[in-house]
Amino acid sequence: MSFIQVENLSFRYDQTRTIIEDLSLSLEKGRNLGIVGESGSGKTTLLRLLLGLAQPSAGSISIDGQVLDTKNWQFMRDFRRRVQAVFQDPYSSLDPRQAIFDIVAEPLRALKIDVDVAKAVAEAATAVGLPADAAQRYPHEFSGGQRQRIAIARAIVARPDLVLADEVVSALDLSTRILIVDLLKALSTSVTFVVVSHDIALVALLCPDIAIMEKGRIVESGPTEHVLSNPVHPYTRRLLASTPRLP
Ligand SMILES: Nc1ncnc2c1ncn2[C@@H]1O[C@H](COP(=O)(O)OP(=O)(O)OP(=O)(O)O)[C@@H](O)[C@H]1O
Repeated sequence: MSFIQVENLSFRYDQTRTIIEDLSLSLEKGRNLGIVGESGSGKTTLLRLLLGLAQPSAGSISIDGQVLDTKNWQFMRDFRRRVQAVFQDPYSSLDPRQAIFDIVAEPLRALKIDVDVAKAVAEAATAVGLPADAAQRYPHEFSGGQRQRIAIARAIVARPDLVLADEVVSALDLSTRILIVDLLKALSTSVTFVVVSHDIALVALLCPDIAIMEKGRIVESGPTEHVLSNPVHPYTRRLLASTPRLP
């Protein structure tokens, strides 16, 4: 039994166009998965489905063999603790009126997790390398890279099994990107990431497995090293050809 099992998943916003089409994948704990594809291929929609924020038109998503059921309140409470997310824009994803402590503590409070909140927030802040005095400050006092660290601290504070990371470095400059990639790599020892990106190089650094998406389907998947050194699908070849430099 896989940790996450996606079976024959389809999704459409309206009747005219299918955004995710008969998509299946599996994910094991401890093996980051990179999902790569051009703009509009359905990556963010797939993450929304994996988070339970959208309902599949067909197919299912299971976690440890239990089907994701957004109507089951008890199941969803546990699911939300286990599966967290970080999004692209470190500016809009943090509430400017909240101090960093409250931002990072939010999942613990929302999910009523019975822990020492101050201790958990301090541990998460340390794990992502935030300065010791960060907790009482506000988002506008931080750079883009530091804000992304805050968003990552919020995602890991409830000690999830899985963090879905949607284009988390694309809004950052190159040197900050490298620092955040290093951070995600370091955190990968205790949490599994699904990394959605246009950037094959980023995925190659972080993810032992890769899935290539085109038009709502996975057209190629497997161990990253293998897929990138022997791309079979023409779309994967095109993506690789349009990537200027690989590590
Ligand atoms: N709320 C919505 N209503 C209707 N169509 C939508 C909606 N959100 C996204 N789409 C469409 O679904 C398709 C897939 O979008 P999605 O954001 O999942 O792609 P993506 O691969 O993440 O793209 P990007 O890399 O640009 O973020 C796109 O054609 C988009 O226009």
